[in-house]
Amino acid sequence: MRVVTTRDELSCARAELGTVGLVPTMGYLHDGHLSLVRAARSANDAVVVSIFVNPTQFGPGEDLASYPRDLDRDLAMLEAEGADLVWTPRVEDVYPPGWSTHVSVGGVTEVLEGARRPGHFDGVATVCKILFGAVRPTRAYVGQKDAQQTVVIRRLVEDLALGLEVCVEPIRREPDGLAMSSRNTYLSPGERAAAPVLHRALVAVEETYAAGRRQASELLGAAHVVLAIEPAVPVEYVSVADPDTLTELDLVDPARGALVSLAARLGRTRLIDNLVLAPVAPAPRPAGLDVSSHR
Ligand SMILES: Nc1ncnc2c1ncn2[C@@H]1O[C@H](COP(=O)(O)OP(=O)(O)OP(=O)(O)O)[C@@H](O)[C@H]1O
Ligand SMILES: CC(C)(CO)[C@@H](O)C(=O)[O-]
Ligand code: BAL
Repeated sequence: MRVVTTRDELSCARAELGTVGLVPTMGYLHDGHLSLVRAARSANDAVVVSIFVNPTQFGPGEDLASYPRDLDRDLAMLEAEGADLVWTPRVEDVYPPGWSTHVSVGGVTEVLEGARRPGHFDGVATVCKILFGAVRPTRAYVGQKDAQQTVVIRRLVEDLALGLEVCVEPIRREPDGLAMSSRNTYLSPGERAAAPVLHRALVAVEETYAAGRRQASELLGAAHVVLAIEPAVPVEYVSVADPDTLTELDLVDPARGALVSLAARLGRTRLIDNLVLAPVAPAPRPAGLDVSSHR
Protein backbone atom coordinates (compact mmCIF):
# COMPACT_ATOMS: atom_id res chain seq x y z
CA MET A 1 0.00 0.00 0.00
CA ARG A 2 1.42 3.37 -1.05
CA VAL A 3 0.71 6.57 0.86
CA VAL A 4 1.12 9.87 -1.01
CA THR A 5 0.62 13.52 -0.17
CA THR A 6 1.10 15.85 -3.15
CA ARG A 7 -0.91 15.90 -6.37
CA ASP A 8 2.23 15.00 -8.37
CA GLU A 9 2.91 11.94 -6.21
CA LEU A 10 -0.73 10.94 -6.56
CA SER A 11 -0.67 11.38 -10.32
CA CYS A 12 2.47 9.18 -10.72
CA ALA A 13 1.03 6.45 -8.47
CA ARG A 14 -2.39 6.58 -10.17
CA ALA A 15 -0.80 6.12 -13.62
CA GLU A 16 0.32 2.62 -12.63
CA LEU A 17 -3.21 1.50 -11.73
CA GLY A 18 -5.95 0.21 -14.04
CA THR A 19 -9.58 0.70 -13.08
CA VAL A 20 -9.81 2.50 -9.75
CA GLY A 21 -12.49 2.53 -7.06
CA LEU A 22 -12.10 5.72 -5.00
CA VAL A 23 -13.33 5.88 -1.40
CA PRO A 24 -13.32 9.53 -0.29
CA THR A 25 -13.20 9.89 3.51
CA MET A 26 -12.41 12.32 6.29
CA GLY A 27 -10.55 9.59 8.21
CA TYR A 28 -11.01 8.18 11.71
CA LEU A 29 -12.17 5.05 9.95
CA HIS A 30 -14.74 2.52 11.08
CA ASP A 31 -16.44 -0.47 9.49
CA GLY A 32 -18.73 1.80 7.44
CA HIS A 33 -15.68 3.14 5.61
CA LEU A 34 -14.17 -0.34 5.32
CA SER A 35 -17.39 -1.66 3.74
CA LEU A 36 -16.84 0.93 1.00
CA VAL A 37 -13.25 -0.27 0.57
CA ARG A 38 -14.45 -3.87 0.27
CA ALA A 39 -17.08 -2.89 -2.32
CA ALA A 40 -14.44 -0.97 -4.28
CA ARG A 41 -12.01 -3.89 -4.15
CA SER A 42 -14.60 -6.31 -5.52
CA ALA A 43 -15.24 -4.32 -8.72
CA ASN A 44 -11.98 -2.54 -9.63
CA ASP A 45 -8.31 -3.34 -10.33
CA ALA A 46 -7.25 -1.06 -7.48
CA VAL A 47 -8.66 0.80 -4.48
CA VAL A 48 -7.66 4.39 -3.74
CA VAL A 49 -8.73 5.97 -0.43
CA SER A 50 -8.48 9.69 0.27
CA ILE A 51 -8.26 10.93 3.85
CA PHE A 52 -8.89 14.66 4.08
CA VAL A 53 -10.81 16.65 6.68
CA ASN A 54 -12.18 19.17 4.20
CA PRO A 55 -12.33 22.64 5.77
CA THR A 56 -14.69 24.09 3.16
CA GLN A 57 -17.61 21.86 4.20
CA PHE A 58 -17.53 22.94 7.87
CA GLY A 59 -19.51 26.00 8.89
CA PRO A 60 -18.48 28.55 11.50
CA GLY A 61 -18.86 27.00 14.97
CA GLU A 62 -18.80 23.44 13.60
CA ASP A 63 -16.24 20.83 14.68
CA LEU A 64 -13.44 21.27 12.10
CA ALA A 65 -10.73 21.72 14.77
CA SER A 66 -11.91 18.86 16.98
CA TYR A 67 -12.84 16.40 14.21
CA PRO A 68 -11.28 13.06 15.31
CA ARG A 69 -8.02 12.13 13.60
CA ASP A 70 -5.73 9.07 13.88
CA LEU A 71 -3.77 8.57 10.68
CA ASP A 72 -1.61 5.68 11.90
CA ARG A 73 -4.68 3.69 12.92
CA ASP A 74 -6.44 4.52 9.64
CA LEU A 75 -3.45 3.37 7.57
CA ALA A 76 -3.20 0.09 9.50
CA MET A 77 -6.91 -0.57 8.88
CA LEU A 78 -6.59 0.21 5.17
CA GLU A 79 -3.50 -1.97 4.78
CA ALA A 80 -5.42 -4.86 6.40
CA GLU A 81 -8.30 -4.32 3.92
CA GLY A 82 -5.94 -4.41 0.93
CA ALA A 83 -6.19 -0.75 -0.20
CA ASP A 84 -3.59 0.00 -2.88
CA LEU A 85 -3.09 3.73 -2.58
CA VAL A 86 -3.96 6.26 0.11
CA TRP A 87 -3.95 9.98 -0.60
CA THR A 88 -3.51 12.10 2.52
CA PRO A 89 -3.27 15.63 1.10
CA ARG A 90 -2.54 18.75 3.13
CA VAL A 91 -4.99 21.64 2.76
CA GLU A 92 -2.61 23.33 0.26
CA ASP A 93 -2.49 20.17 -1.90
CA VAL A 94 -6.25 20.30 -2.36
CA TYR A 95 -6.63 24.09 -2.35
CA PRO A 96 -3.35 25.47 -3.74
CA PRO A 97 -2.46 29.15 -3.25
CA GLY A 98 -4.67 31.20 -5.56
CA TRP A 99 -7.45 28.61 -5.57
CA SER A 100 -10.73 30.41 -6.27
CA THR A 101 -13.10 27.95 -7.98
CA HIS A 102 -16.15 26.68 -6.11
CA VAL A 103 -18.73 24.16 -7.26
CA SER A 104 -22.31 24.67 -6.19
CA VAL A 105 -25.05 22.11 -6.84
CA GLY A 106 -28.53 23.66 -6.85
CA GLY A 107 -31.96 22.35 -5.89
CA VAL A 108 -31.32 19.20 -3.88
CA THR A 109 -28.88 21.07 -1.60
CA GLU A 110 -31.49 23.56 -0.39
CA VAL A 111 -33.37 21.24 1.99
CA LEU A 112 -32.64 18.91 4.93
CA GLU A 113 -28.91 19.06 5.80
CA GLY A 114 -28.31 21.82 3.25
CA ALA A 115 -30.89 24.06 4.91
CA ARG A 116 -29.33 23.52 8.35
CA ARG A 117 -25.67 23.66 7.28
CA PRO A 118 -25.45 26.60 4.84
CA GLY A 119 -22.54 26.16 2.42
CA HIS A 120 -21.89 22.58 3.52
CA PHE A 121 -22.74 20.97 0.19
CA ASP A 122 -20.81 23.61 -1.78
CA GLY A 123 -17.77 22.42 0.19
CA VAL A 124 -18.61 18.78 -0.45
CA ALA A 125 -19.21 19.34 -4.19
CA THR A 126 -16.04 21.40 -4.55
CA VAL A 127 -13.80 18.90 -2.80
CA CYS A 128 -15.37 15.95 -4.63
CA LYS A 129 -14.76 17.66 -7.99
CA ILE A 130 -11.11 18.19 -6.99
CA LEU A 131 -10.69 14.64 -5.63
CA PHE A 132 -12.29 13.12 -8.74
CA GLY A 133 -10.14 15.29 -11.03
CA ALA A 134 -6.96 14.33 -9.21
CA VAL A 135 -7.63 10.59 -8.80
CA ARG A 136 -9.59 10.01 -12.03
CA PRO A 137 -11.49 7.06 -10.54
CA THR A 138 -13.56 4.61 -12.56
CA ARG A 139 -16.02 4.44 -9.68
CA ALA A 140 -16.53 6.41 -6.46
CA TYR A 141 -17.95 4.68 -3.37
CA VAL A 142 -20.10 6.60 -0.91
CA GLY A 143 -22.28 5.59 2.02
CA GLN A 144 -26.08 5.76 2.23
CA LYS A 145 -25.60 7.13 5.78
CA ASP A 146 -25.05 10.55 4.19
CA ALA A 147 -28.15 10.17 2.03
CA GLN A 148 -28.40 13.75 0.77
CA GLN A 149 -24.67 13.74 -0.01
CA THR A 150 -25.18 10.75 -2.31
CA VAL A 151 -27.87 12.68 -4.22
CA VAL A 152 -25.62 15.75 -4.45
CA ILE A 153 -22.61 13.74 -5.68
CA ARG A 154 -24.70 11.91 -8.29
CA ARG A 155 -26.04 15.29 -9.53
CA LEU A 156 -22.48 16.73 -9.64
CA VAL A 157 -21.16 13.75 -11.61
CA GLU A 158 -24.07 13.80 -14.05
CA ASP A 159 -24.28 17.57 -14.55
CA LEU A 160 -20.54 18.02 -15.11
CA ALA A 161 -20.21 14.77 -17.10
CA LEU A 162 -17.37 13.63 -14.84
CA GLY A 163 -17.36 10.17 -16.42
CA LEU A 164 -17.36 7.98 -13.34
CA GLU A 165 -19.90 5.72 -11.70
CA VAL A 166 -21.20 6.62 -8.23
CA CYS A 167 -21.80 3.51 -6.11
CA VAL A 168 -23.86 3.88 -2.93
CA GLU A 169 -23.32 1.29 -0.20
CA PRO A 170 -25.70 0.42 2.67
CA ILE A 171 -25.46 1.90 6.16
CA ARG A 172 -23.31 -0.13 8.57
CA ARG A 173 -24.72 -0.14 12.09
CA GLU A 174 -23.59 -1.01 15.60
CA PRO A 175 -25.35 -4.08 17.07
CA ASP A 176 -27.90 -1.80 18.81
CA GLY A 177 -28.78 -0.08 15.52
CA LEU A 178 -26.80 3.16 15.84
CA ALA A 179 -25.36 4.11 12.45
CA MET A 180 -21.56 3.98 12.56
CA SER A 181 -20.05 7.46 12.39
CA SER A 182 -16.69 8.98 13.23
CA ARG A 183 -18.59 11.49 15.35
CA ASN A 184 -20.02 8.75 17.62
CA THR A 185 -16.73 9.05 19.47
CA TYR A 186 -17.92 12.44 20.85
CA LEU A 187 -20.87 10.81 22.67
CA SER A 188 -20.80 10.54 26.47
CA PRO A 189 -21.79 7.10 27.86
CA GLY A 190 -25.31 8.40 28.59
CA GLU A 191 -25.69 9.91 25.11
CA ARG A 192 -24.36 6.72 23.53
CA ALA A 193 -26.96 4.67 25.42
CA ALA A 194 -29.78 6.98 24.23
CA ALA A 195 -28.66 7.37 20.59
CA PRO A 196 -30.11 4.08 19.19
CA VAL A 197 -33.58 5.62 19.58
CA LEU A 198 -32.89 7.29 16.22
CA HIS A 199 -32.78 3.96 14.44
CA ARG A 200 -35.75 2.65 16.41
CA ALA A 201 -37.77 5.66 15.20
CA LEU A 202 -36.84 4.87 11.59
CA VAL A 203 -37.84 1.23 12.07
CA ALA A 204 -41.20 2.39 13.47
CA VAL A 205 -41.76 4.36 10.25
CA GLU A 206 -40.85 1.33 8.17
CA GLU A 207 -43.30 -0.85 10.11
CA THR A 208 -46.06 1.73 9.74
CA TYR A 209 -45.39 1.88 5.99
CA ALA A 210 -45.40 -1.93 5.77
CA ALA A 211 -48.82 -1.86 7.47
CA GLY A 212 -50.12 0.10 4.49
CA ARG A 213 -49.94 3.70 5.81
CA ARG A 214 -48.96 6.18 3.08
CA GLN A 215 -49.67 9.61 4.64
CA ALA A 216 -46.44 11.32 5.65
CA SER A 217 -48.19 12.66 8.76
CA GLU A 218 -48.89 9.09 9.95
CA LEU A 219 -45.34 7.97 9.16
CA LEU A 220 -43.83 10.96 10.95
CA GLY A 221 -46.22 10.40 13.87
CA ALA A 222 -44.86 6.87 14.30
CA ALA A 223 -41.30 8.25 14.48
CA HIS A 224 -42.21 10.96 17.00
CA VAL A 225 -43.95 8.47 19.32
CA VAL A 226 -40.67 6.53 19.60
CA LEU A 227 -38.49 9.66 19.83
CA ALA A 228 -40.62 10.99 22.69
CA ILE A 229 -39.39 8.07 24.83
CA GLU A 230 -35.88 9.64 24.85
CA PRO A 231 -36.22 13.36 25.63
CA ALA A 232 -32.41 13.37 26.01
CA VAL A 233 -32.22 13.13 22.20
CA PRO A 234 -33.55 16.44 20.83
CA VAL A 235 -34.47 15.92 17.20
CA GLU A 236 -33.84 18.71 14.68
CA TYR A 237 -36.04 17.24 11.97
CA VAL A 238 -37.67 14.08 10.71
CA SER A 239 -38.47 14.09 7.01
CA VAL A 240 -40.34 11.96 4.51
CA ALA A 241 -39.09 13.06 1.10
CA ASP A 242 -38.93 11.98 -2.51
CA PRO A 243 -35.77 9.85 -2.85
CA ASP A 244 -34.51 11.72 -5.93
CA THR A 245 -35.67 15.33 -5.61
CA LEU A 246 -35.70 15.35 -1.77
CA THR A 247 -38.97 17.31 -1.91
CA GLU A 248 -41.05 16.83 1.26
CA LEU A 249 -44.05 14.52 0.65
CA ASP A 250 -47.62 14.55 1.94
CA LEU A 251 -48.31 11.08 0.56
CA VAL A 252 -45.81 8.35 -0.38
CA ASP A 253 -46.33 6.90 -3.85
CA PRO A 254 -45.44 3.21 -3.39
CA ALA A 255 -44.12 3.14 -6.96
CA ARG A 256 -41.46 5.73 -6.02
CA GLY A 257 -40.87 4.97 -2.34
CA ALA A 258 -39.38 7.63 -0.05
CA LEU A 259 -36.34 8.68 1.93
CA VAL A 260 -37.02 8.97 5.65
CA SER A 261 -34.24 10.97 7.25
CA LEU A 262 -33.56 12.69 10.56
CA ALA A 263 -31.00 14.67 12.49
CA ALA A 264 -30.59 15.07 16.24
CA ARG A 265 -28.22 16.85 18.56
CA LEU A 266 -26.94 15.00 21.60
CA GLY A 267 -24.90 17.49 23.62
CA ARG A 268 -22.11 18.61 21.28
CA THR A 269 -22.75 15.80 18.80
CA ARG A 270 -24.97 16.14 15.76
CA LEU A 271 -26.05 12.77 14.34
CA ILE A 272 -27.92 11.94 11.14
CA ASP A 273 -29.58 8.71 10.04
CA ASN A 274 -32.04 7.55 7.41
CA LEU A 275 -33.96 4.67 5.94
CA VAL A 276 -35.29 4.13 2.43
CA LEU A 277 -38.89 3.04 1.96
CA ALA A 278 -38.22 1.00 -1.16
CA PRO A 279 -40.48 1.35 -4.18
CA VAL A 280 -42.93 -1.52 -4.49
CA ALA A 281 -43.42 -3.05 -7.94
CA PRO A 282 -47.15 -3.20 -8.88
CA ALA A 283 -48.64 -6.69 -8.36
CA PRO A 284 -48.80 -8.63 -11.65
CA ARG A 285 -52.28 -8.77 -13.14
CA PRO A 286 -53.94 -12.20 -13.04
CA ALA A 287 -53.64 -13.76 -16.54
CA GLY A 288 -57.44 -13.82 -17.06
CA LEU A 289 -57.59 -10.01 -16.68
CA ASP A 290 -55.00 -9.24 -19.35
CA VAL A 291 -57.05 -6.97 -21.64
CA SER A 292 -54.38 -7.02 -24.36
CA SER A 293 -55.28 -10.68 -25.13
CA HIS A 294 -58.90 -9.61 -25.91
CA ARG A 295 -58.00 -7.06 -28.57
N1 LIG B 1 -22.18 3.78 8.90
C1 LIG B 1 -21.80 3.92 7.65
N2 LIG B 1 -22.13 3.00 6.73
C2 LIG B 1 -21.75 3.15 5.42
N3 LIG B 1 -21.02 4.19 4.97
C3 LIG B 1 -20.68 5.14 5.85
C4 LIG B 1 -21.03 5.05 7.24
N4 LIG B 1 -20.53 6.13 7.87
C5 LIG B 1 -19.90 6.86 6.94
N5 LIG B 1 -19.98 6.28 5.74
C6 LIG B 1 -19.48 6.81 4.47
O1 LIG B 1 -18.09 6.95 4.51
C7 LIG B 1 -17.71 8.04 3.66
C8 LIG B 1 -16.81 8.94 4.43
O2 LIG B 1 -17.54 9.52 5.50
P1 LIG B 1 -16.89 10.28 6.71
O3 LIG B 1 -15.42 10.13 6.66
O4 LIG B 1 -17.48 11.63 6.82
O5 LIG B 1 -17.36 9.37 7.93
P2 LIG B 1 -18.53 9.53 8.92
O6 LIG B 1 -18.45 8.42 9.86
O7 LIG B 1 -19.76 9.79 8.12
O8 LIG B 1 -18.13 10.79 9.70
P3 LIG B 1 -19.02 11.90 10.30
O9 LIG B 1 -18.91 11.66 11.73
O10 LIG B 1 -18.31 13.08 9.74
O11 LIG B 1 -20.42 11.81 9.80
C9 LIG B 1 -19.00 8.73 3.24
O12 LIG B 1 -19.34 8.31 1.93
C10 LIG B 1 -19.98 8.22 4.26
O13 LIG B 1 -21.32 8.22 3.80
C1 LIG C 1 -17.39 12.95 0.69
C2 LIG C 1 -16.47 13.59 1.72
C3 LIG C 1 -15.20 12.76 1.86
C4 LIG C 1 -16.05 14.96 1.16
O1 LIG C 1 -15.18 15.60 2.05
C5 LIG C 1 -17.16 13.80 3.06
O2 LIG C 1 -18.26 14.64 2.96
C6 LIG C 1 -17.50 12.52 3.75
O3 LIG C 1 -16.59 11.95 4.34
O4 LIG C 1 -18.67 12.07 3.70
N1 BAL D 1 -19.91 12.43 6.27
C1 BAL D 1 -20.39 13.75 6.53
C2 BAL D 1 -19.36 14.79 6.47
C3 BAL D 1 -19.73 16.00 7.28
O1 BAL D 1 -20.61 15.93 8.15
O2 BAL D 1 -19.11 17.05 7.06
